[in-house]
Amino acid sequence: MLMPFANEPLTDFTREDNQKKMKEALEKVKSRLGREYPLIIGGEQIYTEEKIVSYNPSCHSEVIGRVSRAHQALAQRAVETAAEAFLSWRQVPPEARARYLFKAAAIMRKRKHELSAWMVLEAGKNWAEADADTAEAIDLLEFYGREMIHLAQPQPVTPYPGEENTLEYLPFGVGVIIPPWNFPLAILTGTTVGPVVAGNTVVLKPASNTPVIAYMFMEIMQEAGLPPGVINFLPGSGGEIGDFLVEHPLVHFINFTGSRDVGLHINSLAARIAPGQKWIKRVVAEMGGKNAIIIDEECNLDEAVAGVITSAYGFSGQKCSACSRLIVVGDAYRPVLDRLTERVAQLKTGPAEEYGTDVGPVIDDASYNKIMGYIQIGREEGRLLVGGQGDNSRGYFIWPTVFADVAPRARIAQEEIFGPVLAVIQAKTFDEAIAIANDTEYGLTGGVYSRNRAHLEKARREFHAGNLYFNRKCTGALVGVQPFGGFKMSGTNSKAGGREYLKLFMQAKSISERF
Ligand SMILES: NC(=O)c1ccc[n+]([C@@H]2O[C@H](COP(=O)([O-])OP(=O)(O)OC[C@H]3O[C@@H](n4cnc5c(N)ncnc54)[C@H](O)[C@@H]3O)[C@@H](O)[C@H]2O)c1
Ligand SMILES: N[C@@H](CCC=O)C(=O)O
Repeated sequence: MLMPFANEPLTDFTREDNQKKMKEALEKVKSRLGREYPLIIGGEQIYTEEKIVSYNPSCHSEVIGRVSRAHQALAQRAVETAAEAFLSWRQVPPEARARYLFKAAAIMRKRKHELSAWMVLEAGKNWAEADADTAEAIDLLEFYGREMIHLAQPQPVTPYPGEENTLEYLPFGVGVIIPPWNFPLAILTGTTVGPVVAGNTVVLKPASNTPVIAYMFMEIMQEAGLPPGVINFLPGSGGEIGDFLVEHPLVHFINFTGSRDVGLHINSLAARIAPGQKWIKRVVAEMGGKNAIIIDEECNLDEAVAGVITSAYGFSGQKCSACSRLIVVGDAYRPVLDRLTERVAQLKTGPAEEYGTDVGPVIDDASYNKIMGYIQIGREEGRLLVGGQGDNSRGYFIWPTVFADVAPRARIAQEEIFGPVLAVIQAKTFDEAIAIANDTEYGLTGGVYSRNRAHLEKARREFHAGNLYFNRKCTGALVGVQPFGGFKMSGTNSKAGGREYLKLFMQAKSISERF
């Protein structure tokens, strides 16, 4: 009998045996850097002339791998192959589909530190962040496998005299999966295997900064025995093959996670009906955030500041869930600024592979320049308390930065920076703090530190965010525990890791027979 779902435990790196295992995994991965990887269509490995070269953001001269880059003819072949594979994959019983996921989870568990080591080197995640990414990928395999088994059971309908009535969930067909680089294993795994276990076949276009860890995922799904053509691995440029895939008439749905601009572009392309297209495409698009934590006057300020720091600077602020606005109520403002200044200055910025690094690099040159540009804007819009420096001579390092006295409508308080930059805003009252928190186009995560019951209840009702957290950090949603997805321009609220997720990739059929 299948065990009930339980979240994968995180690794305790304060233990020396675990440190040793992680160091060994890093050495093993380092001995494999610079290799070439194919794209995979219908189980066939295809090497192309053109490559996507992936670099270590902690040391940008180090090549992680060279991955074959698809062009439009290969994209066409991938879609046709997925359409062909759908004819047999949809006939595979849901329980059997789920077993591929359980097997893949078991393989990931065995390769846990190695997978995390790839992300330390390719994405610049520190050990704990990489470990959490691997654990979440395992969780998503285990969770969606069980959810599919659950959805395959007879669904409740009201009994009607003289008739048998049933409702069953059927897959759509071919989907395109477009994940981001910032959770290069967890989000890639979840957005792919959710639709797949629901009976769809997919073309997976990984993010160009992290194609090697994406290839490791493909390797694991193949080792788990997934039939050829169910997942087709197609690295390539978003502009060149992304648009082509989204517009393709055989594609039934797009499962995208990434920035607001690309998400809205995909949404508008997918809304146009291509010649020969026989359905309305479904777009699931999870996008950016400009998340706020409110620190109320009545609360433990030390705990609050610690939670804000973890939320703002974990993975260098490169999480859609990251806290990028801190709103402090009334007299708490000065003591919060003092604590922030002292503690943020103590964070260790450096290469992700060094044990003890708090803040690793940002992902690439373009991100580095964009974030440094926002820091420049911040110098005009606020008062720099800590940080503000960057160094891209070896890797893309930006020191954790705090701006105080920022106006709620300032650019650094409205636009997603996606880096280690926090804007601190003062509010006179708790009501004003809630109004400021809601005053952005995003609505992904939010947080409140308060001991005031009436304030917490007000925030429950009025703080408009898909994932709201009280007296804890606003990052690190756990699969099954805090289904993840936002409001407004943060996306379609698909709730990854939640019980509704798989239904987004299925259509319900009601069958009625009168006897
Ligand atoms: N809401 C969430 O759950 C969530 C989770 C993680 C990241 N994000 C957001 O993702 C962003 C960071 O990720 P990113 O930099 O990879 O985002 P991005 O939008 O630049 O890229 C996301 C993916 O889209 C692809 N792409 C780019 N142009 C495309 C096109 N024209 N057609 C099809 N695909 C295209 C990219 O290659 C990549 O695979 C941030 O805004 C962050 O908030 C959101
Ligand atoms: N689900 C992750 C964020 C994913 C976006 O980057 C969290 O809850 O921190």
